[in-house]
Amino acid sequence: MIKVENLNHSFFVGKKNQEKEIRVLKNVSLQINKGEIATVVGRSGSGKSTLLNIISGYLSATSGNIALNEHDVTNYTEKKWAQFRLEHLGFIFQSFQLIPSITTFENVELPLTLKGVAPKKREKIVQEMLEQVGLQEHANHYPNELSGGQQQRVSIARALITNPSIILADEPTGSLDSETEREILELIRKLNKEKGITFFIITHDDYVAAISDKTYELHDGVLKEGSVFHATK
Ligand SMILES: Nc1ncnc2c1ncn2[C@@H]1O[C@H](COP(=O)(O)OP(=O)(O)OP(=O)(O)O)[C@@H](O)[C@H]1O
Repeated sequence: MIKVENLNHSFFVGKKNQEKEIRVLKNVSLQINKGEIATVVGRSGSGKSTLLNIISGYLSATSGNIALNEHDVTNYTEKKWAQFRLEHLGFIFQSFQLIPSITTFENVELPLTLKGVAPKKREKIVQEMLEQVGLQEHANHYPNELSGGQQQRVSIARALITNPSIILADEPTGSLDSETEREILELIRKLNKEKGITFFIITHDDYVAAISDKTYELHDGVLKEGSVFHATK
């Protein structure tokens, strides 16, 4: 569950004492229930990444409240956020963000190592996850030996490996051709149905919006809920 209430955010740019305020988010409220897929569309510069950064605790909002899975995270310290992310959140990025010097298996394993899971247990969990995303044949490949779609599968597997209840995704299909994009969207939908994971997805892409339960549009920092696209779910 993601609940945002009356969120405002401004950046201040320019010389000291002559800063100019840029209001990027204006009184944004939204509620995404457990197991829903929600997308946010909007032009470049409309505030999408800022919103995602605030919801994931990488940026502190100027004002407003945020609750994730019934936890009021509004005033969390860095340390509490780091712990919360490991327990509740998974991330998927347009540019995959894989570590190039380690294999598929090791990339997916990493969050479990950070969480302190024992090696034997890690191996079992990673094997199962690679099967779920159809990458068992590629466990020992390095990222540069994989196609874009395969790399995004690795990043999805890595996002899911700690069993998060919320996945935050920034343009997850932005670097993929249209056929691969559909495969990745099918995978997202499958995981959403099977595991009841809540997805919050920023996108420019109509197909992504079409698999969602809820669509929002950000326009100059103002968020509106609406059926910008027809859901075909
Ligand atoms: N660190 C920053 N300092 C100052 N201004 C910023 C900062 N980050 C973003 N902005 C400004 O805030 C506005 C919203 O940026 P944001 O990155 O959230 O937009 P976006 O909708 O994600 O765009 P895109 O689709 O191009 O990624 C833009 O005008 C941007 O220039």
